[in-house]
Amino acid sequence: MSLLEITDLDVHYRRRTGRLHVLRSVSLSLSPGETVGVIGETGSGKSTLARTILGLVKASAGRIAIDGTDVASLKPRQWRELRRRGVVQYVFQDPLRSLDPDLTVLDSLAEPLRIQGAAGIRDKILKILARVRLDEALLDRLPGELSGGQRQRVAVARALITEPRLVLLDEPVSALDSANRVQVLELLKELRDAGTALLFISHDLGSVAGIADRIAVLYEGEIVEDRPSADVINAPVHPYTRKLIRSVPTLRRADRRTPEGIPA
Ligand SMILES: Nc1ncnc2c1ncn2[C@@H]1O[C@H](COP(=O)(O)OP(=O)(O)OP(=O)(O)O)[C@@H](O)[C@H]1O
Repeated sequence: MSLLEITDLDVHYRRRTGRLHVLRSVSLSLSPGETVGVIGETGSGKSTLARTILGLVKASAGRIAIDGTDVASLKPRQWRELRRRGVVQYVFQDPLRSLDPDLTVLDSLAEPLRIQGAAGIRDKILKILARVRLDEALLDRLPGELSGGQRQRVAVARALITEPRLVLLDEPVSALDSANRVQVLELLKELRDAGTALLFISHDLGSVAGIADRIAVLYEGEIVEDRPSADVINAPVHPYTRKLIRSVPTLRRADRRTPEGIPA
C-alpha cells in the first residue's frame, strides 16, 4: 500500500480578483521508504501542495491518503493523532515556521516525544543531536539565537525524533549556504537510507537529483512528468523539464548516465 496517495487534487485560492486555480488534477504516490522529488519553478504550486498534504490548505477536489487514512477532512486533533502515531513530519524552508520561537531547542525536541508519551526523552535527544551534528551546548537556546544552518538542523532533528515513516520537505536547503546545504542533504540521504520516505519539494533540481528515486515535475499546477530520476534527467520529455535540466550546470552530460550506467 502507498504511504502517501494523492489523487486528482485540485486547489483554488479565493482572491479579491476571483479564484486562482493553483493545483490541477495532481496525482502522486509514495511507497514506504521511497524518496520522491517534486520540482517546479516559483509559483508552480509546490508549497501549496505541501500545505494541502499537511491539512493547512483545503482542497477543492481530490483525495489525499496518508498511510490509508483520508486526511482531507481531519480535524486538528486528528492531525495531532496522526503525528503522534509517528507517521508524518515536515521541514519547511524557513525553520522559524516549523519551530516555535518561544521554545528552547531542548523543548522543541522534547515536545513531539512528550506527545507520543515516549520514555528516555533525554537519551533520544542526545542521540538525535549527535546525528544532526549539533552541540549539546545549544539545547538551552531559542531558535532566534541560532545560525540559519543550526536552526534547520534543529528542524530536521525535530522532524526525525519520533522516527516518522514520511517526512515532507519544502525547500529544506534553499535558505542555507553551500556548506550547510551539503550537510543537510547528507543528513537527508542518511534518513532515506534508513528507510524513511521523503517527499522533497524544491525549485532546485540540483539538490533533488542526487537523492530522489523519482522526480515529479510540477508546471503551472500540473504534474507534467513523474518518472525515475535517471530517466527524467537523461531523457526529459516535457519542454519545461528540458529547460530545467539545461539550467543546472552540475548535471553535465558526462555526469548523466542511463539506468544501465552508460554515459548518456
Ligand atoms: N494564501 C494564498 N492566497 C492566494 N494566493 C496564494 C496563496 N498562497 C499562494 N498563492 C498563489 O498561488 C500560486 C502558487 O503559490 P505557491 O506558494 O504554492 O508556489 P511555489 O511553487 O511554492 O512558489 P515558490 O517557489 O515561490 O515558493 C502563486 O501564484 C501564489 O501567488
